[in-house]
Amino acid sequence: MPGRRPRWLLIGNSRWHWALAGVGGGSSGSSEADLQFAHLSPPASAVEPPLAWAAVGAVPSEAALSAASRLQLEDVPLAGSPPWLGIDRALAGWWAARLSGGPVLVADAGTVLSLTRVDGRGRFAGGRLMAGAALQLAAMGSGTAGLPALEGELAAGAEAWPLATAAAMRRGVVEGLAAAVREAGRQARAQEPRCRIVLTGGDGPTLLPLLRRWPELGEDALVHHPELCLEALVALRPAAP
Ligand SMILES: Nc1ncnc2c1ncn2[C@@H]1O[C@H](COP(=O)(O)OP(=O)(O)O)[C@@H](O)[C@H]1O
Ligand SMILES: CC(C)(COP(=O)(O)O)[C@@H](O)C(=O)NCCC(=O)O
Repeated sequence: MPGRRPRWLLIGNSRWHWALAGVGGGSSGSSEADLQFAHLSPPASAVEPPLAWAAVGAVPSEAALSAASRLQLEDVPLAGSPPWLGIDRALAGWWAARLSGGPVLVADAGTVLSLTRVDGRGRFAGGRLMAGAALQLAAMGSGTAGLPALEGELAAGAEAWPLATAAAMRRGVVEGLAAAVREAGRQARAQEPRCRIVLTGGDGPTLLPLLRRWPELGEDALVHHPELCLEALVALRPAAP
C-alpha cells in the first residue's frame, strides 16, 4: 500500500515495542536517526502488519501476525547463543557488541532484569536473570498482608530513606536493581576490563541516575541505549530501498 510507513515489532512480556520508519520511509526510514519508537500495552485486535517482528511474550492470534515475517533466534548472528536464549537478549547482545566493538554486558531492565554478556570475541558468554521492578512490586503486594499492590511507572523518588511504605518499596526495588547491575558490571569488568555496560529496557531511565553515582560507571563504562533491541531488529531486517 503506497505511503504506508514500515514498522517493526518486538513483543515483550509487559509491552509491545514498536519502531516506525520516519516520514522519509524507504531505506532512509530504517536508519537509526529516522525511526520513531512506541512502547504500548498489548492490543486487543489485529495490528498493522510489521515488516519484521520477534517475540518473547505471548503472541495472541487476534494480532494476525504473519509467521513469514517473524524473526527467530537463529536469524540473529550472535555466536554461541544456546537455543533457549530469549531473542530480545540475543538481539540486544549482538547489537551492543557490534556498536561497542568490544565486550559488553547488556542490562535490560524490563519485566525481567536480564544481564547478557558478550565477550571480546563477540560470543554469548552467559548472564543472569532476576525479577524486574514491576514484578518485584507485584510480588510484595500479593505475597504479604501488609504491603500495597503498586502499579504504574516506577520512580526512584527523591528520598533515599522514605518513611512511607509505598515509597520505601519503590526505593528498595530500584536500589536493589541498580546494585545488581553495578556488581555484575564490576565482575564482568574484572574479567574483561574493556567490557561496557549497556543499559536498556523500560526501567533504564529510572536506574541510570543511580548507576551514575558510582565513579567506576562513568561515561566510558556505562552507556544508556534505550532502543537497543528494536534497533537490532531494524538492522537485521531493514526496509527495502
Ligand atoms: N507504561 C508502562 N507499562 C508497563 N511498564 C512500564 C511502563 N512504563 C514504565 N514501565 C516499566 O517498565 C518495566 C517493563 O519494561 P519493558 O521494557 O516495557 O518490559 P518488556 O520488554 O518485558 O515488555 C516495568 O518494570 C515498569 O516499571
Ligand atoms: C529473560 C526474558 C524473560 C526477558 O524478557 P523481557 O523481560 O524482556 O520481556 C526473555 O528473554 C526470555 O524468556 N528468555 C528465555 C530464557 C533465556 O534467555 O535464558
